Amino acid sequence: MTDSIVVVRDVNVVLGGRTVLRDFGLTVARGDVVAVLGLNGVGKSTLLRCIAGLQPQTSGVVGVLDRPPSDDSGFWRDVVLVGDEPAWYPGLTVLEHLELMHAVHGSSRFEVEAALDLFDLEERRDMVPANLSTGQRQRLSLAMALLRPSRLLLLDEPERGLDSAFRTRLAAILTEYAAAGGTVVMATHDLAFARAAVARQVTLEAAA
Ligand SMILES: Nc1ncnc2c1ncn2[C@@H]1O[C@H](COP(=O)(O)OP(=O)(O)OP(=O)(O)O)[C@@H](O)[C@H]1O
Repeated sequence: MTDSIVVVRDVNVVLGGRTVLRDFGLTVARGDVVAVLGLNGVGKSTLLRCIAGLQPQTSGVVGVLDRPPSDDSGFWRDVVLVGDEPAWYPGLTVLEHLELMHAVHGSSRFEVEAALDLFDLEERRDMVPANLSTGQRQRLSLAMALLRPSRLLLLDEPERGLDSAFRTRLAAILTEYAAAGGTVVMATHDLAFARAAVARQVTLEAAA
C-alpha cells in the first residue's frame, strides 16, 4: 500500500499511427490536485482516459489506488470521471438526478439540498437537463460527481461553460475535496482556475 493514488510510468499511446503520449510519467499523491495543461490535441483527455482505464496504453504502466484501472464496480466506486458525455435521464429533474445519485451511492460529503445550494441549482431544481443552459448542465454534472463518495476525481475541462464566478467557487470546492483526503486530476485550459484550485501544474508537450 502506497500513498500514491495514481502512478503513470513510461506510458506510450499510439492512436491512428500517431504517438499521442510518449514515455509519459506522473505520480499523484493522496490529497493532490493536479492540473494537466497543454494545447488542443496534445493528449490531455487521452491521459485521463488512460487513468480511467478507458484508453489502453500501447506500452507502460498505469496504476490507480494500487491496482490497474478496471471496469469493475469496485474501481468505479472509488473513481469518478466527468468528461464530455454526461448521462442524463431525460425525464428526471435536476433534483431527481441528485436524489438518484444520493440514493444509489449512499453516504456522501453533503446532502442533496446542500448540493443544490453549492452548485447554484436551487432555482432550477424542477427543470429537466434539456432546458438548462450549458453552464447549468455542467454544474449539474459536477454536483452529481461530487455527491458521490469517491477517492479520485478525473475531470476533463471542468471549467467548460462555467462563468468566472462559478469557476472560482469550483476551485474552492476541489480544494476542499482534496483537503478532506480526495485526489483530483483534471485537464484544463484555464490557468487562473488551476491556480485558484491550488493545483500542481503538469504541461503536456506534443509527443511527435
Ligand atoms: N481514435 C483516434 N484515432 C486517431 N487519433 C486520435 C483518436 N483519438 C484521439 N486522437 C488524437 O489524439 C490527440 C489527442 O487527443 P486528446 O483529445 O487527448 O487531446 P486534448 O489535449 O484533450 O485536446 P483538447 O484540448 O482539444 O481537448 C489528438 O490529436 C486527436 O486527434
